[in-house]
Amino acid sequence: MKQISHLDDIPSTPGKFKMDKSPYNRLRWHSSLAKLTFWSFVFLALIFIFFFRSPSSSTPQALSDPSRRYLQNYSWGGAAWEKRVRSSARIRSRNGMSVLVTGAAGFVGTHVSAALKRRGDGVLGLDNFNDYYDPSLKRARQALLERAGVFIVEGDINDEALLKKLFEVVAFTHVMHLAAQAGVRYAMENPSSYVHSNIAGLVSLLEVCKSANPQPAIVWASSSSVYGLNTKVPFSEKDRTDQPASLYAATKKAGEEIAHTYNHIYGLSLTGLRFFTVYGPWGRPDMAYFFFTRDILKGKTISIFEAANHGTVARDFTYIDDIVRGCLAALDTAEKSTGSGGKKKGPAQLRVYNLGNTSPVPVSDLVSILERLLKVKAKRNILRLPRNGDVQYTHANISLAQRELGYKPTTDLQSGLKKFVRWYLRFYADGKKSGV
Ligand SMILES: O=C(O)[C@H]1O[C@H](OP(=O)(O)OP(=O)(O)OC[C@H]2O[C@@H](n3ccc(=O)[nH]c3=O)[C@H](O)[C@@H]2O)[C@H](O)[C@@H](O)[C@@H]1O
Repeated sequence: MKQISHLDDIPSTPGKFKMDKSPYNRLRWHSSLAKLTFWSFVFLALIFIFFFRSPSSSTPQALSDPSRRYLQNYSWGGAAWEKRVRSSARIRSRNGMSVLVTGAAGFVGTHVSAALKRRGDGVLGLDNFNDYYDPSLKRARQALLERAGVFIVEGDINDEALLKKLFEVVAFTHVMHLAAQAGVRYAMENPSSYVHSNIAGLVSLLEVCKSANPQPAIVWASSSSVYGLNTKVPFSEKDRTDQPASLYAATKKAGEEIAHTYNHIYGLSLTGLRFFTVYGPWGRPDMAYFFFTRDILKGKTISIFEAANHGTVARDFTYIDDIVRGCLAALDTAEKSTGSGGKKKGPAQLRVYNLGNTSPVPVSDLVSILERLLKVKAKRNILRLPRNGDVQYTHANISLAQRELGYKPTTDLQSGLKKFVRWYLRFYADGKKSGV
């Protein structure tokens, strides 16, 4: 049956419309016109509401969504800002590169940015300074980079307009993509933040990179956690990575697949680095070695995980300087992307490497080393490894990185923690900073 509606009176061909003269029909026509006007207003109002509540605005609703809480309106742009961007990214050595480092106020990001700048590469940082852990530590890292001549733009990798602007101002040769939602256990508390940064953010970055002309080569942080529940050790790049134990691991694995797609379709040169529990000065307070140090000094009990039947939980702890050398080697050996303006011109490089230390240490031994360095006995509470994303054991096979990147870790856990503890005691010495 045909539905009667006020729209039935509107001709499809306006010129052919004949006005019906009867007063009854005129009334119907007027009321239809009024309804049409009314619904047009409703429609326009909906469009208005939609645009003013879009993710790029910092409305209370957008900010109350945990996955969106960092999509604030960062202020960027303007002549002075562009000048700072250009100057920070300027290459100062022969054959140097200009690198956009995302997550530059993060642990690895700060170290990599400083190392690149030291050797004369142009470096521009990008960071959203979120509050996953104490933002004042990120600000302190920012101040450190500022002194080295590295400017960190405040913004989110999901902000494509900002990313496009950065590529308009600087023709980056490389992107070192380290911005991510890290941490294995936090994924159960705030799952959407992992999707926001590690998946949506990665796609947003790759979208801009694929359209850039020239396209940059991209090196990015994957994770040892992609090996998930594998029991065959050491972990090799050839091993399966289809049984992640945490959402964090799943988003990093998804990132590797997304990298494959962008390499395949657009000719982007992509290198994923699977980091193994990176530690050191300026580290992340959410990691065990860091908060164990803080809690041991405060006399607080620490929880040390063990597997079933008193099984050892161990990590292939890798010192930050070794990781930085691996990152720089990955950038140095990255071939150019082959596409331009969003079109692939030929096959491009696609790589994945383990960057580990190749000598796993039980977590209880890590605590013993900290006790010796801090000269304080830890209050240990042995707990069964919770099922919240942690795996029992990690151990990297690094022969591929050794062969192709010349990667060779040189710092054992004892020497690395010594440097960390020295930094920690100095950094938190004034008692004002909490180390949280
Ligand atoms: O290798 C990696 O890719 C990952 O390394 C770390 O993850 P994880 O190795 O779990 O590092 P921590 O959270 O510092 O834990 C280290 C060890 O301490 C154990 N642990 C942790 C917390 C705790 O209270 N007690 C405890 O015994 C964990 O089970 C683990 O064996 C990082 O946090 C991840 O962001 C990174 O991606």
